[in-house]
Amino acid sequence: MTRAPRVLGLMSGTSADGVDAALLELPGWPELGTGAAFPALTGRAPRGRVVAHEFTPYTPDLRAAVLSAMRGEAHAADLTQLHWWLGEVYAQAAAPLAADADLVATHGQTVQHHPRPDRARGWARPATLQLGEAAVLAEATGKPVVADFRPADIAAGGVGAPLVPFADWALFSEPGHSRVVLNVGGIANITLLPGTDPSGVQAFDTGPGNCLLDEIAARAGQDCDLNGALGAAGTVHAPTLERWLAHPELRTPPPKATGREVWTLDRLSAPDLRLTDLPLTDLAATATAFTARTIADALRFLPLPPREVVIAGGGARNPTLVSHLRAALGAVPAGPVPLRTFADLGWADQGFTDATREAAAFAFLGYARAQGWPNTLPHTTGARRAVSGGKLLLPTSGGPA
Ligand SMILES: Nc1ncnc2c1ncn2[C@@H]1O[C@H](COP(=O)(O)OP(=O)(O)OP(=O)(O)O)[C@@H](O)[C@H]1O
Ligand SMILES: CC(=O)N[C@H]1[C@@H]2OC[C@@H](O2)[C@@H](O)[C@@H]1O[C@H](C)C(=O)O
Repeated sequence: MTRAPRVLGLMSGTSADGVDAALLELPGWPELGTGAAFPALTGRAPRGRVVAHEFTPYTPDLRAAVLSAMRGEAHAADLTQLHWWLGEVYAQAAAPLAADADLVATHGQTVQHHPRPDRARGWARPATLQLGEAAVLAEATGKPVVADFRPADIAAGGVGAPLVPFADWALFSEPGHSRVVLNVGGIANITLLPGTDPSGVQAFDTGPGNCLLDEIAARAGQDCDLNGALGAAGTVHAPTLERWLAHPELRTPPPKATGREVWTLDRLSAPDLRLTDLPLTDLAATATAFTARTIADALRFLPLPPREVVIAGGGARNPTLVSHLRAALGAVPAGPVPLRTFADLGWADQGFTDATREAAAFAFLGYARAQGWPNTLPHTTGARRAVSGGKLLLPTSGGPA
């Protein structure tokens, strides 16, 4: 009997907190390199299992360098250093799990993402940059590596994000089940899976995830609002909440992708209200309520209300945010929508948790790339066509020594 394909996925998201490594096993999926076509999706979700997971946190100096690059402060030499530094960190993160993998897929670290030209800033063309030199990972693991997934979709006219929905569809869709899978990372994004028909999948970024809360927590000397303590201790400042909810980006229909540079206290400030005048806990409570509302309000862009929302991402570990979200989903005009976890659905038993879902998704996207299959849903990104995103590095074999 042949062994099921095994792919190691590495994800380092916009929170810039570290690297999740997830080893995804794909029983029933075609072996790599056989030239098989994409199979019909049958059976129950999830169609795969995560057999191992490791989280490698960024050191404070690496996190500071990434955040500085995101703010656009890094020069070419700094970016070059950071690119290779991240390559080393990915190689370290992959080391404990790579031996068991047929392939390694790495998202890289997004430091800039401008999927549409912005002439006011002098940017005449779309551009995106994910750092982390894949050759370092290929050399360290000796495995084929897929990296840099977003440019192919952007080159085909798409916004290059979110990409995880293709994997959500392949791994988690079920006939007759209409569900939304929600990711609350630095940014929040949703995938509507109305069943197994890919043309019905809708997906887009809803706005901030944890990024505003992280910024507020940093003022208290913390990396994040750990377990929602700051938000739970404060009172929502209603005028600020209403003002933030009027942000034009929230009214823009999908396809849309956003970035943490949009959701900063600085950009949300108004001349007549200095946010620094609010107690930090009230600011955290307001940002928590705002984040929850932007997610619940985004459901109005979907063609049908989902039967449930399944939460993943680091925000699932913030109970204050989760309770605001439950309340906001309970007040959706089309009818209350229950919030569930991967554990509620039994998917955690197969290794899918709020920490592994994105790394496992990139493992699947890398697997699809290596098979030569399209791995995007162009109607969700606005691209002209489906592409097979990701750059494939093959191990050296044969030829002159
Ligand atoms: N116990 C916790 N309490 C509060 N917040 C938490 C907790 N654990 C994680 N978080 C938040 O989750 C964030 C990390 O989430 P995650 O790893 O899903 O984000 P990401 O993948 O970097 O982002 P994105 O999906 O936007 O690319 C942390 O930066 C923090 O803000
Ligand atoms: C450009 C970029 O890195 N975007 C991320 C970010 O983090 C969440 C949201 O914004 C999403 O659009 C995307 O990541 C996920 C993994 C995706 O592509 O599905």
